[in-house]
Amino acid sequence: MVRDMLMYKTNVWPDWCPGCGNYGILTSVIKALAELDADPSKTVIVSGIGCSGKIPHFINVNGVHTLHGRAIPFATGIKLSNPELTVIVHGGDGDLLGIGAGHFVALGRRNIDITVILHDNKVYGLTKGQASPTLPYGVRTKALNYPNIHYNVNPVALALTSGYTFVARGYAFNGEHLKELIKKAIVHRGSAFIDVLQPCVTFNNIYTAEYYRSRIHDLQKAGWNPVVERLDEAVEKLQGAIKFSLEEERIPIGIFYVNPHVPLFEERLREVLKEYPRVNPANSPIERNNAPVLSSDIFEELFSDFII
Ligand SMILES: Cc1ncc(C[n+]2csc(CCOP(=O)(O)OP(=O)(O)O)c2C)c(N)n1
Ligand code: SF4
Ligand SMILES: [Mg+2]
Repeated sequence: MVRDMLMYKTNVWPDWCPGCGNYGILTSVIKALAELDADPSKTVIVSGIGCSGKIPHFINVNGVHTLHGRAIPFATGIKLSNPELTVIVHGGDGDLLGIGAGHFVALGRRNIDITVILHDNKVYGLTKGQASPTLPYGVRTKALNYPNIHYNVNPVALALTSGYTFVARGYAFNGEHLKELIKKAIVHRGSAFIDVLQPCVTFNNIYTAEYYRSRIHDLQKAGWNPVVERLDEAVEKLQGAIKFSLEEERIPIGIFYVNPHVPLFEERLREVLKEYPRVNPANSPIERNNAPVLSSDIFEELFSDFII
């Protein structure tokens, strides 16, 4: 409990709408970090733009609130330049699967040790409720003039087929379950993805807490073992996970797929760049005026007025 409290920023108060699913996600992330005993100085939360993008402001670890759709490239740079850091990306469905979809796929293909948490509210919350890429065809939420004419992206199926080696789905108001998923995703070595079903009480009058309450069911309680224990069962496990991801009437939550056998991008990079990551780029001197200097010293010189 005390560790949970230390993870909350004390000078900023979350300003999402009362009842928003983002509060559930925030609480679960904070509890997961506290229970993992995460070192705040070695943990970074990277977000894009959206209601979801505000989350780094409310957690007492390093945070970067970046550009719409660009949280994953920022996170990739952070992780590769300092592999010691635990890096977590938060983004909305527009952020990660609309403008940022290419980066989302690229992270799965690379299998970099980063956790991605999708705030899946099926609308563009921050910009007043337009249809997001996860809103199904034909659904008319309250801000739309007519039913959605686009077909939707299935985030779990996309993550599975992009190569993410840990893929799960949680529900914002099932806090204990979501916290456990987040802990497992962070501990997993490789690109991890959690699709979090997140009610937006202001703009999404269809995918509400009531809607989810009667439909979600737990894959692990139903007996699904998502872990690829032996390499030769990877395809079979992936096929099973994809099949579950296509279920719509009853919505599966839990872990769909875990494959610990795929080498990390960092390991494959080391095969061609022999010094990496023995030489941690963020802590290695670079040259300035023919003399070695640390990038952190340059950063301090440039931004000392802004560092608090
Ligand atoms: C490059 C760019 N394009 C568009 C916008 C406008 N914009 C801000 S947030 C947003 C969508 C937010 O929806 P989502 O990513 O689902 O996040 P949510 O607010 O639902 O958490 C858009 C289109 C922007 N800020 N930057
Ligand atoms: S608009 Fe929706 S997603 Fe944004 S804070 Fe309000 S309830 Fe949450
Ligand atoms: Mg959204």
